Parts: sequence; C-alpha cells; structure tokens
Amino acid sequence: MRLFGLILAGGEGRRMGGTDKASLTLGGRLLVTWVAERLGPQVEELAISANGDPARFAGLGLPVLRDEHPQGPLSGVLAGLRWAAAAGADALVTAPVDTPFVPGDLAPRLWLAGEGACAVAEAGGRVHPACGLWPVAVAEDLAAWLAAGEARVMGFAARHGAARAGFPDENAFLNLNAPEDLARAESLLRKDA
Ligand SMILES: Nc1nc2c(ncn2[C@@H]2O[C@H](COP(=O)(O)OP(=O)(O)OP(=O)(O)O)[C@@H](O)[C@H]2O)c(=O)[nH]1
Ligand SMILES: [Mg+2]
Repeated sequence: MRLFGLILAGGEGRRMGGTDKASLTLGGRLLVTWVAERLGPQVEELAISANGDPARFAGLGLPVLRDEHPQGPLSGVLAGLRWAAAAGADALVTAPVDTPFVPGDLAPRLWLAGEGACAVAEAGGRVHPACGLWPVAVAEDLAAWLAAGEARVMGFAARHGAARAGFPDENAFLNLNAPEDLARAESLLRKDA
C-alpha cells in the first residue's frame, strides 16, 4: 500500500483576518511545519496544496500543488489525487494546515477503518472530513463532482460511503479558524509543557 500525504493550505483564512494560515506560528513554529512534522512520517511522499506564490514554502522542500479551480478544500484533494496517481500511489491522506495537533497515527487508522476505501476521522462525536483518506481511484469522480458545482468535503465523503476512524483525543483535531482558536492552542501547549 502506497500512501501519499497532502497538507491542505489553499484557503484564504478570512476568519483569521485574511492571513495565510500556513504562515502563522504556534509555539514559535509555523503551522505548516507542525502538520508536516506529524503527517510526513506517516506517508511515502508529502505535498502542500496551496495557491499564490509557492516560494513562501521553499524552506520546507515539499512540492506545492495549485488548485486548477479553487473551490474549497476538495479542489486541493483533486490536485493531490492527480499528483499521487501519477507517482503510482494507491491513496492520499489529507490534513488541513490549521490542525497542528493532527494525530501521529492518522494514516494507519484511516487505512484500517476504510480497508483502503474512503475514510474520515472522528473524535468526540464530531467528524473531521478534511482529515481523510482518498483512494486515487476516486479522482475522476471528484473532478465531475466539482465540475457540477459541489464543494462540501462531507458530501463527497458520504457519496463514497466513507468509513469513520475514531480517535480518542478531540484536541488532536483543534481547528484554528479564528484568532481565539490560536490562543486556545497556545494555552494547550503551555498546559502540556
Ligand atoms: N486547496 C485548497 N484548499 C482550501 C481551499 N479553501 C480552503 N482550503 C483549505 O481547507 C482547510 C479548511 O478550510 P478553512 O478552515 O475554511 O480555511 P480557510 O478557507 O483558509 O479559512 P476561512 O477563509 O476563514 O474559511 C484549510 O486548511 C484551508 O487551507 C481551496 O479553495 N483550495
Ligand atoms: Mg474556508
């Protein structure tokens, strides 16, 4: 089984005041670095899904994949699936750049839950579909789904009967959408220290 990984960082961060969330720091480290360090060891190859100037990620040494048509996170998933398929991977594991505490066993648990088919993460009764596993075989169906104007990750997961992989720690999926979420993540870090 060849699993590739993708950090979703193609959003505009409007709730964060229009900041590129990848460039925010938590505990003195870039958010994109947090996610790269957690997801990278779980996959064979890792890339970043982002629009705008790719030079801002040069320090990470990872491929940067642009959306063909930015239409939400699924546009990034499609670019990632095409990249993974071209390199002979079986599936892509995605995690958003604003989820710094993403579990170190995300990929294997998603893989086990879905037995290689689509799977999404769940913790504390909430589903986190941007933390998901997508077989390369769904790429063209995703392209058609996006072309039909659909954009919801949860909707696409449901369309493929995605399995749910349960995780014990809700904080692992803490999503930094607004400045107060970043403050909460900083306070969790201080508690752990
Ligand atoms: N490739 C790609 N990723 C996206 C797109 N829109 C959102 N994302 C990513 O999907 C994840 C979840 O999106 P949000 O939490 O809404 O982030 P966002 O869109 O940057 O923030 P808001 O503008 O406040 O909604 C984040 O990691 C985003 O970077 C897009 O059009 N293309
Ligand atoms: Mg958004």
